[in-house]
Amino acid sequence: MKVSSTPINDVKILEPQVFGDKRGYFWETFRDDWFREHVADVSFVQENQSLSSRGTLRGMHCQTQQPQGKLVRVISGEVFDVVIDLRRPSPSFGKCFTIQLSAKNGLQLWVPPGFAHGFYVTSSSAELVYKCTDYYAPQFEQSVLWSDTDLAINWPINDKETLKLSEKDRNGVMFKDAIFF
Ligand SMILES: Cc1cn([C@H]2C[C@H](O)[C@@H](COP(=O)(O)OP(=O)(O)O[C@H]3O[C@@H](C)C(=O)[C@@H](O)[C@H]3O)O2)c(=O)[nH]c1=O
Repeated sequence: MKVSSTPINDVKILEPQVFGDKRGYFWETFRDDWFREHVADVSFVQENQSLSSRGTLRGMHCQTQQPQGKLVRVISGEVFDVVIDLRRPSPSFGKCFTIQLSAKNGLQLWVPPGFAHGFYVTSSSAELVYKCTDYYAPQFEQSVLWSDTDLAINWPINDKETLKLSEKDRNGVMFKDAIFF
């Protein structure tokens, strides 16, 4: 596995080492010792999987208490993945980072606690798997409005009519009114 930095402090991209042969491929998707040494010294306590159809946007989510660090990867299809730094003392506070994650490129994104995270599906469907450093706590959920112009996220959306959003995400909080870390 190879790790690279991003313009946002502590957000990291992990690139797998793939062993291909006539049977197919093999790669290690996670190693606790390597992750602690090269990425972040954290423990993961929950893993999630979601399937989303084309045009789905989920985000921008965080938990204001029990904040979750997330290690995100795509196991089928492709998404435009976005994180926002909500850590007030951070030099990159309020800044976004975007990346294409796909089953094909095998990239994983490390999103530390204190970030809002979301994605938009750019293939016919996409399945995400992500590990979290804290448990789901719906009472602390916050959805920052994906389309808030303060965030200036350049979503690759062609047709707003076909956008699939949850009620919670349609009514997300504006960035200026959000709870920060
Ligand atoms: C996130 C989550 C949801 N659920 C349930 C609640 C609800 O009935 C159903 C769907 O929940 P949501 O609509 O919140 O799912 P979703 O919009 O996919 O939420 C996820 O979005 C991405 C962008 C993230 O970063 C995640 O942390 C998480 O917030 O699943 C759990 O049981 N455990 C969980 O950890």
